[in-house]
Amino acid sequence: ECYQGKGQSYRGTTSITASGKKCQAWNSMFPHRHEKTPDRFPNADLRDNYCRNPDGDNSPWCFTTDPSMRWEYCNLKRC
Ligand SMILES: O=S(=O)(Nc1cnn(C2CCNCC2)c1)c1cc(Cl)ccc1F
Repeated sequence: ECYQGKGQSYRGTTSITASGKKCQAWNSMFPHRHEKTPDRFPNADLRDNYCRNPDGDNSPWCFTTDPSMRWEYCNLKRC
């Protein structure tokens, strides 16, 4: 899978970060409490724990399930 531009329209199902960590679900506050919830960003398709780019960063990312790493870019290439 790849993302176009900055991946703001990426709607794939990759849920692994660049260093191989599992993504935290967007509707979960564990281990990381955060503000990027599906309710607050209804257009960003923050579904399950899929990589997304709801804040206009350079590529899709996610909060990670590793308590020592809040977020990370995902294991995706630019198209
Ligand atoms: O819940 S958060 O989105 N957490 C957070 C921390 N860093 N990031 C990065 C995610 C990738 N893009 C750059 C910010 C997101 C968040 C955002 C803001 Cl503006 C302030 C506090 C906060 F808790």
